Amino acid sequence: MDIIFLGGLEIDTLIGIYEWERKIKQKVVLDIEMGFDIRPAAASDDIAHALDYKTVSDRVVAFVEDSEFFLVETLIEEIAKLLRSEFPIPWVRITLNKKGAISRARDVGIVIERGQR
Ligand SMILES: Nc1nc2c(c(=O)[nH]1)N=C([C@H](O)[C@@H](O)CO)CN2
Repeated sequence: MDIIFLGGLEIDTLIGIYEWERKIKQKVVLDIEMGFDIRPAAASDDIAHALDYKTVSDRVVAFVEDSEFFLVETLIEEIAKLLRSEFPIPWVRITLNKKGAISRARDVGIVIERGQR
């Protein structure tokens, strides 16, 4: 299976369990890998046969910007559900980095895989 990826997608959103976090927006950084057969697009040179990564990116950004989850677990699971229900991808791996959430750590977050590769 081929992979189409979006790396370092930065989005500001309301996320967190603490009272102060419910009053501000914080940055999350997403790395998204999506299984997709690129050969029909390569053979036709036609975007109609491709997984349009601009469309995917716009959809994820709009969803995350509007979301107000408490846990990163919920946010990442809902992104996976959205991607798998709205785009023809059999498998997705998502890394969600809530940079700065732990003051002594550079990175903190979750990696999930959903679907069959
Ligand atoms: N497993 C998780 N642990 C924690 C989360 C979370 O979403 N999942 N969130 C917080 C706080 O919101 C934190 O990000 C603030 O520093 C703590 N632990």
